[in-house]
Amino acid sequence: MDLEFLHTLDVQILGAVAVAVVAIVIGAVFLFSSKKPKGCLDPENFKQFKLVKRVQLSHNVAKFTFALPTPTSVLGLPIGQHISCKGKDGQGEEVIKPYTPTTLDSDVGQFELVIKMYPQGRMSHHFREMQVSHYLAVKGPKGRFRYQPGQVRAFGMLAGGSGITPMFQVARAILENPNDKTKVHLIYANVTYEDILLKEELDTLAERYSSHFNVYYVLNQVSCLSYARQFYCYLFLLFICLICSLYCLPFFIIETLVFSISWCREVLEDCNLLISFFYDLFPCSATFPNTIDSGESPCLAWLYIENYTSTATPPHSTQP
Ligand SMILES: Cc1cc2nc3c(=O)[nH]c(=O)nc-3n(C[C@H](O)[C@H](O)[C@H](O)COP(=O)(O)OP(=O)(O)OC[C@H]3O[C@@H](n4cnc5c(N)ncnc54)[C@H](O)[C@@H]3O)c2cc1C
Repeated sequence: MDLEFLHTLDVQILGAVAVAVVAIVIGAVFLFSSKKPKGCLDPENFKQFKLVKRVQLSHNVAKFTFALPTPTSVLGLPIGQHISCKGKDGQGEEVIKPYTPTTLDSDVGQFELVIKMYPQGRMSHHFREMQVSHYLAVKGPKGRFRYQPGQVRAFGMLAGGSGITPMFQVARAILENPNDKTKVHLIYANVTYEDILLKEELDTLAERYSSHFNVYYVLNQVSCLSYARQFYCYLFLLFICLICSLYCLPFFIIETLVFSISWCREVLEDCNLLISFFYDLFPCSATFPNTIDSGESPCLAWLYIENYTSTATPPHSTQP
């Protein structure tokens, strides 16, 4: 009787242990799968990250890709914050400058920096010298601003030159989050067309998320090359119209004009130069409702506006 009792007790204990083990395993698996991966940054100490790719985007801008410790590691930078990078200037003196990665934590295993390098810039010297397999010392996260989804109804962003990187980071985080309905209107100013950073990436976002994102490029200098392209496109336009008139096809002139303009639009990269041409002829922002007057003389302050959505609200009437 006693033996039978002990046997029953054993079975009960074993059953309880088995249930406990299964519960622990399930709990651990749940905890592991729901836990956010730990970031690779240290706010107090500089950590070294290996440069694995360097792509020259223009004469003074390059994209640097750094590897994280493992292919599944994340940088762990909150949206809206930046990192401090340490390097050596031309005189060999230590220099520390802030930079904003253009990648998010959804880009695992690596992070990217888009850097504009100035001829006399101290940290620019360090980046100019950096080659694949070199290491960069990075500390962070830094900054007081931290974006929370749904924090505001709409963002009005104003950026110039390399100041686009923090805006790009926040805009990307908003747009790539399907639960975030925040609208983003970005005015991005540069000196020349060639200075525009991340243009392809911004254009892709504007096309993909046209109901939530508008980008307006503002330039104040047109290069000779742009003028030449503009000139030849208008010669072509004139030629088409002339042919139509010669063949007494007034009915088709408008159609041809429309076709030529749309053809020119492609050639002139999304109509930038076309708008600026008209703007030059009729220097009045009222002619083009989606243009913004930079406040300078129309002859000197060239205005380039790209508007990707026909229904877009002009940025000055956007309510933040
Ligand atoms: C939050 C934040 C994020 C940023 N993110 C990015 C980013 O992602 N990408 C990026 O490219 N930049 C970014 N920047 C800018 C970056 O931090 C540096 O300011 C930039 O790279 C220039 O640093 P530098 O040391 O090379 O130039 P500096 O040595 O500071 O010089 C800057 C310019 O001033 C000129 N200059 C310097 N001293 C003098 C002088 N005595 N007289 C006349 N001219 C002088 C230089 O010729 C150069 O053109 C960011 C800045 C901030 C605040």
